Amino acid sequence: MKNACPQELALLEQLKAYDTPSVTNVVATYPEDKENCLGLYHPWQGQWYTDERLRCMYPELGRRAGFAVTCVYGLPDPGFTRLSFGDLLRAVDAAPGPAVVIVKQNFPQEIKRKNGLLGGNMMTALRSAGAVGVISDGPSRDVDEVRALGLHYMLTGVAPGHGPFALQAVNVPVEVCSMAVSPGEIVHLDENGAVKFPRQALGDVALRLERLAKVEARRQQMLRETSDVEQLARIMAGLYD
Ligand SMILES: O=C([O-])CC(=O)C(=O)O
Ligand SMILES: [Mg+2]
Repeated sequence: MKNACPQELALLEQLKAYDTPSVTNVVATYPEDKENCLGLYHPWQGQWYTDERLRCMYPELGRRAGFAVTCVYGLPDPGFTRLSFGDLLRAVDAAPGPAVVIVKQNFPQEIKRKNGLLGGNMMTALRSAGAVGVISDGPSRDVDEVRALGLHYMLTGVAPGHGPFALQAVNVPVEVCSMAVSPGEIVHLDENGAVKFPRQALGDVALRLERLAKVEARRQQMLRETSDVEQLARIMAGLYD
């Protein structure tokens, strides 16, 4: 994968000025609005953002955006011992820019629920390799320890222990909490959840975010300035956009 150019890095920085729901708006939420929405996915069927199972452990961290590095963890298999955590670290290091690590937990459900998979050691190593956030469709642990690291920890919950597990795959397409991600896609995340879109769309997303933010700021200013419900209804219907 090609390293991010300075312009792409600047766009990723720019994206931090906007919340994740706004990013979903310009990516695909309103396909009929051709001016502000790119319509990249079918809004309900597209598997392009995370669902209510994903919880943000550190809402105070704000927004992050980066390139997806994916992996799959499961129960140890004596017939497949080739991969180790070092391979995930190498993949994070080889990412085109800041990495959002997507961790699929491929465990039987009863084990998955009590699998405190990631922890302070792993998260410290991932941060040093270049990660700005981790998203997993299962629990993890050491939330107190990881808090100080300043990277997003988005999980379905916490569990204090785990049994043996093994890395099954690195940089393969995965689905976590309804979001299907391929390595190298852009992932934007904050306390509302995460959304993905293709790297080539970075500029288009940034442009529309700026435009939509102006429209919404103006609309909310008008909504604050009147208590006339008919006027409120007209503003909400977009008559003054
Ligand atoms: O046992 C593990 O590998 C997970 C953990 O607690 C850590 O990374 O600190
Ligand atoms: Mg630990």
